[in-house]
Parts: sequence; structure tokens; C-alpha cells
Amino acid sequence: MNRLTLTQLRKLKTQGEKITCLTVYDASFAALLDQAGIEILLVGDSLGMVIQGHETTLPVTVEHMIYHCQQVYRGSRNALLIVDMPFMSYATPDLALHSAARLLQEGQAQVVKLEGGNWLVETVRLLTERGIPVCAHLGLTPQSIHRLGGYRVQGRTESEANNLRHDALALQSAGAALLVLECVPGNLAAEITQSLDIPVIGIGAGSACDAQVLVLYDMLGITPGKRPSFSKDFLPETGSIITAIEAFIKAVKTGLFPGPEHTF
Ligand SMILES: Nc1nc(=O)c2c([nH]1)NC[C@@H]1CN(c3ccc(C(=O)N[C@@H](CCC(=O)O)C(=O)O)cc3)CN21
Ligand SMILES: CC(C)C(=O)C(=O)O
Ligand SMILES: [Mg+2]
Repeated sequence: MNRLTLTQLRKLKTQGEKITCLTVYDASFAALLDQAGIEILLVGDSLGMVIQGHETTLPVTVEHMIYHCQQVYRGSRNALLIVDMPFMSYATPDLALHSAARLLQEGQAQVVKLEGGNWLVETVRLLTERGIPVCAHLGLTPQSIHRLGGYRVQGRTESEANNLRHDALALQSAGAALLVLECVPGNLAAEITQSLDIPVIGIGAGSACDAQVLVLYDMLGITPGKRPSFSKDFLPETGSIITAIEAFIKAVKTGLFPGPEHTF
């Protein structure tokens, strides 16, 4: 196994080197991203929307995630492989352990990602103790879309911001190895990133995060309908898929992406 490790990622955070991550769902794109030098591949449950054509991520199952994770695993060699745990597959700690074990054993993922705050602390501790690294996910958590009422920025009020600060520290203490912050104000994301030892991956969370992730189809401009305002289509200024991916890597590494126009 020649893949990037969590230890190497933490070192990049310490050194202040920006980390790149893209979502990916199949072997051909995985090979392209891997060869371009993307550090983290995320098999996101956004596949429910961009691959399957649903309006939300809720219909996605563990079987779907395993199927796509296997493809991405086979297409790549160097990147760290993270897989999303789909809606309801981690509703209790026991269920989470069972689902996560399948995603590592059958899907060959290295890390599982779960959406949620304080309620997930016990689950994160259980998985971590059993040898399954966890990436936490706070802010806009799309699996809670019907409770949230829309895909909108989170953490704008002081009480929401405080909850996010506390949840981030609690999840790190429980053993989370990484944290995704989605759609939160840039200054809050900067503060949380500084307060944690683990690498923070931002999407719509400003440029101060240790890493940046985008949905692959958004950065290639092939998402049907409206693309989120924090994302950027890199294809028009580059002209080919591979140069668009290289431009994304360069823009993240040099701190040029995300710019103020991509930040709340
Ligand atoms: N194609 C795609 N890109 C994504 O980034 C993405 C998915 N799908 N599916 C899963 C979630 C859902 N996400 C989304 C989807 C839409 C917005 C969006 O349209 N937000 C508006 C309003 C923000 C506000 O002002 O509160 C925006 O303009 O960005 C944000 C996140 C992020 N993830
Ligand atoms: C947008 C990223 C963070 C994600 O969770 C997904 O693609 O499902
Ligand atoms: Mg997801």
C-alpha cells in the first residue's frame, strides 16, 4: 500500500501546506486525479445527486457507496481514500460500526466520513477505538436537508457558531482524524481550523482551512442546474479536464482558491 496516510496529512497541516481534495465516483476520473497529485479522493454521497439524479443525498445506500468506492480504489494508487457513510447507516453506534466495517472491507476505503455534531461523539470514539479512522463533517450537513430547510450557510448566529466550535473540539477529542466544514462563514472556519490539531477540509468555508474540497462535476462545469456559489468551474480558463484539475491544485496550493467571491 502506497497511499498517503493520515500522519502525512497532519504533517502537511503543521507545515502550512494546503491540501487538495476532490469528490470522485469512478475509476477513470480517479486515475486522472490521482496522477495529477490530488492528496485526498472523497467518494461523496453527492453521487446521489450528480450520478443518480436525485434532489438530495438521502436515497443513497451503503451498497451504492461500496460499489463506487471499489471503482475509485481500483483507479487510484497514491491518494488517501475517504468514503461518505450514507444517510441512516450510522444512526446508532452499532449500526455505524457495521456499516463502516463494510466500507473498509468491501469498499477498501481508508477513512469514513459522518455528518453531525455532539450526538456523534460516542460513535466516533467507538469506530476510532476499533481501528476505523473517522472524518467528521459539520456546518451544512446535506443529509439533514429536511431539518435545515435548504442548502444554506450555517453558523451565522453567535449561538450556532458556538455550537460549531464546541462540536469540532468534542469530535477531535473523541478521535476524529479529519473534519469537513461545509458552508460556514470564512472567519469562523479560520478560527476552528486554528483551534484544532487535525486537518480541516473546507467547502464554502474560506481559504484558511487546511484543505479544500469541491464536487468534481462542479469544478468541471457539468453539474446539471445551478452550481453552488462557493464552487468554481475551472474548465473555461483551461480547456481540458486534466488542465482544469491541475489549475484547481495550483489555485489551492497558492491560496488563490477559494477567493472572496467564493467565501461567505
Ligand atoms: N453538485 C453538488 N455540489 C455540492 O457542493 C454538493 C452537492 N452537489 N450535493 C451535496 C451537497 C449539497 N451542497 C450544496 C448545494 C447547494 C448549495 C447552494 O446552492 N447554496 C447557495 C445558497 C447559500 C446561502 O446563501 O445560504 C449558494 O449560493 O451557494 C450549497 C451546498 C453541497 N454538496
Ligand atoms: C461535498 C462533500 C464534502 C461531500 O460530502 C459529498 O460530496 O458528498
Ligand atoms: Mg457527502
